[in-house]
Amino acid sequence: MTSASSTPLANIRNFSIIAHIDHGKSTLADRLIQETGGLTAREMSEQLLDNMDIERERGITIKAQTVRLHYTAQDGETYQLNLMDTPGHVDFAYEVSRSLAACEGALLVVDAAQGVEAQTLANVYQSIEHDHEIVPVINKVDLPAADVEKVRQEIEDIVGLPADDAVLTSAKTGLGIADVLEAVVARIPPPKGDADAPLKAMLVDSWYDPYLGVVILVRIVEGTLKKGQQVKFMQTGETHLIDRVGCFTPKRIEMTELNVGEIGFITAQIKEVAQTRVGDTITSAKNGTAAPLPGFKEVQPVVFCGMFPIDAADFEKLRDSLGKLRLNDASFQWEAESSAALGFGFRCGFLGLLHLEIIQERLTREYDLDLITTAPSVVYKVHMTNGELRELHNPADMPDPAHVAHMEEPWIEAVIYVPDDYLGSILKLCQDRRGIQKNLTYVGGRAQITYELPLNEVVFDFYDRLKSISRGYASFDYHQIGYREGDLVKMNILVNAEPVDALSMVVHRSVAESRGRGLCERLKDLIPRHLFKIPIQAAIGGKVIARETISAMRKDVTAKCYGGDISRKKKLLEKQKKGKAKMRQYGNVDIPQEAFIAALRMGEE
Ligand SMILES: Nc1nc2c(ncn2[C@@H]2O[C@H](COP(=O)(O)OP(=O)(O)OP(=O)(O)O)[C@@H](O)[C@H]2O)c(=O)[nH]1
Repeated sequence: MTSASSTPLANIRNFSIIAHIDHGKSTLADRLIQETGGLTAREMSEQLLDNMDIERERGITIKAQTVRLHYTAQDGETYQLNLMDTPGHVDFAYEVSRSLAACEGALLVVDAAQGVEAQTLANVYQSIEHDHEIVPVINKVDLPAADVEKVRQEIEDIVGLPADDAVLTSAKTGLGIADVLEAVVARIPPPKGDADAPLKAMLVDSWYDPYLGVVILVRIVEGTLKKGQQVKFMQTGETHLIDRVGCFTPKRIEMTELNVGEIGFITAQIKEVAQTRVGDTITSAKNGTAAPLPGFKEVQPVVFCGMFPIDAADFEKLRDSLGKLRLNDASFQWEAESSAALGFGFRCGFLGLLHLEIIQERLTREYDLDLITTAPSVVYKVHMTNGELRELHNPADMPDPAHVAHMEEPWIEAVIYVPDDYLGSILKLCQDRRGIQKNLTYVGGRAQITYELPLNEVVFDFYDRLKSISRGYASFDYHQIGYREGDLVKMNILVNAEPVDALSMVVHRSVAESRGRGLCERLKDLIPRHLFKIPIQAAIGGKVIARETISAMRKDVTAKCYGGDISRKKKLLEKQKKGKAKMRQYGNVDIPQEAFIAALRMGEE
């Protein structure tokens, strides 16, 4: 099937789907694939676009997947539709922006019973920024609670898009699916581009495939990309020989070339995803273009933490697992690290907290590793009194304060959309996190707030707090705005007078005491009682700023089984032993694995 490559520009449509979680994005995408004959009903039994367990469980899509559909419209013409799935979380904002840059339009799917939800707005605005033509789709009209007119009004008032000609669908029953396809063809503009210009293709995404090596998703902006062609990646400067060209329908179809305006994949015997940069421009090795596409950004990890195996024997396994994960995720970095108390492990860098949690969960779940993850930290700039400038990725490496002239921390600008009812609590949350309010406006019944915030106040649990305060209605988007000087200090946590390096952190002096107190209180609940009294202290240098005490207790799990049968007793002891394995000893105190991360969740302040 190579005919696809002959589609004229006017018959190509590139689009994505914007939807709030659960409004039916995946179901609709599946229907579009089914309707256009990409797959049989049986092959459809699994939802296709979200293909990782963790993604599905969390309801988020991390890696963009694109499918090509062939649709013969009512005008008798056959169209090539490229449907692009986009990741839906702030940690992956740059990837989203590149996916959007590869499209000319979007379907905005709104649940007919739920109406417009705040989180959708940020995505719609991004799409509008890319000059997209947006087609509103009101889905789930089969539900008894569906109120199409109300939702239509919301789309006009809140989103600000005309909704008279919104397409009404039930992705569940199949109602209106043909109308969606007609609307895509009629309302979303075809791509533009010069077929005769030198090749200019945008690297939209890449992933590792065990059979094909690294697979790269590209959008051809100008020219043609052919199998067998020698190409150059302009950011890395590397040249590669293209050995496969094709698209997904969602089955993998190989072709001989990708033409201007098209989205498809290429392979070029590339071994590691790290050799590819999202947003890079691919051109021909000879007589290529001189000007790369605008908008390229080097993705840098912003959150760092240590990961240590609970069982020291797992170190090599952890190294292997990290290596495997990195094959497919170049935005995540790691290097070996050792800690006095935790032994050998790795210092890892992530795009954000969600990214960290995903990697941590995959290591635990897919690679069966028990890990201790240390407090996440941002990168600080430390100006030494001797004029030297150091980058601090790990609070444990904090130099002696006597030699520090001053420190700088990264700041972000955050835009939050929130319904009026929750505005007060969200403002308080931002104030508590040292935020500086920049702007507050109203769009429909919702407030749009712009805040400048120190990143280190956001990395722990800001997003979780925001969601729980607003019952999921607040949405949050951010970008970094550079470094600013701050009065920062290293806070140590001592358990039974032993410093627990995994819990030491850099904090602003003004919040150190309340953070220290909160942490000690939570640790008190998280660390089981021992046979002796355990003091828990937070200290800056030699000065203790908070203290809690765990009282002594004798715990004998077999006490209940007196006279009982011996095998049951053995079983309990066995169980207790296993529980121990998940503890970490500090001096003579056992700290359970969960305590490390749980203690850092700040909770109510
Ligand atoms: N009644 C009804 N249910 C629908 C319709 N479309 C989707 N659903 C159901 O709504 C739920 C969410 O649909 P999904 O397609 O998974 O939603 P999504 O937006 O992809 O959600 P995420 O993948 O979590 O972002 C599923 O249980 C679907 O079966 C519809 O038209 N009518």
